[in-house]
Amino acid sequence: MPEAERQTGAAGPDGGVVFRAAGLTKIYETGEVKVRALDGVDIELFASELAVLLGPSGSGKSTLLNIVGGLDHATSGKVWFRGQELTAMNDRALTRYRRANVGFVFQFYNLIPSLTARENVALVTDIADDPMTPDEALGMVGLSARLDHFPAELSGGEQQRVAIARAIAKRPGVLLCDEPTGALDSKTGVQVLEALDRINRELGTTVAVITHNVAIRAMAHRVIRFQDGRIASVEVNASRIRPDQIEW
Ligand SMILES: Nc1ncnc2c1ncn2[C@@H]1O[C@H](COP(=O)(O)OP(=O)(O)OP(=O)(O)O)[C@@H](O)[C@H]1O
Repeated sequence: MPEAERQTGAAGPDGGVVFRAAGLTKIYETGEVKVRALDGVDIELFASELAVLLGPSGSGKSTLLNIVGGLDHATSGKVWFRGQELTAMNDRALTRYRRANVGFVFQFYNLIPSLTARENVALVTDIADDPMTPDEALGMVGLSARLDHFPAELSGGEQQRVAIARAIAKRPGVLLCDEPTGALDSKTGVQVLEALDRINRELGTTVAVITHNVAIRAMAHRVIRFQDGRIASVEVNASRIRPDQIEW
């Protein structure tokens, strides 16, 4: 990003660097076949920004999110989280990093069917250092009236919002979302986007959202496009639209 944009905070309300990747490369080897999933990626993510990651299937978006989230190791190159080098950490240290700092949201909600919304969130709040209460976290995502519902009694969008409440209840610095609206229609998807937007604005959480839905780019501070394991472009949105103005 040009220095001038960083100084004006155009990337987000804060502008401090949360993640920095330099020459990040990931090669998957399956038998004889080598896939260069990331090919020398240099990118920064900033404090309090909402970044949307776009790009064709197989372009490396999930691989990047998994490495910055401490779920996977890079083949070469480096990644720092607030100055701590993640690529130098062993699995134990990465697990500690992840527990303390990262919330994940995936396309499928992975809720425990036999537990209510509140109990699903409590699984995390019971083991975190300074968590919100489950009721607070579910309130943030607009589910105060659904605390005692089981997943089967909730719509897809509501289940995804329970998953988001579970991810943010430990107050992570970053929330990494891989296709969070991929299984949802426009109306319920917008409610999920509203929850992510509110978390970004009110808690200052850095939010990265992978999507195939280009309409979502308009709510981001920045749009990062992937192509063939590289960053093809980074665009700063001069103005952003609210999630309820997005349709697909
Ligand atoms: N565990 C793995 N083993 C082998 N190859 C993998 C593995 N994970 C990803 N890949 C390959 O790495 C490349 C990048 O995959 P990645 O999932 O990061 O892409 P993506 O942009 O997130 O795609 P999509 O939008 O379809 O989720 C693809 O060619 C994929 O097949």
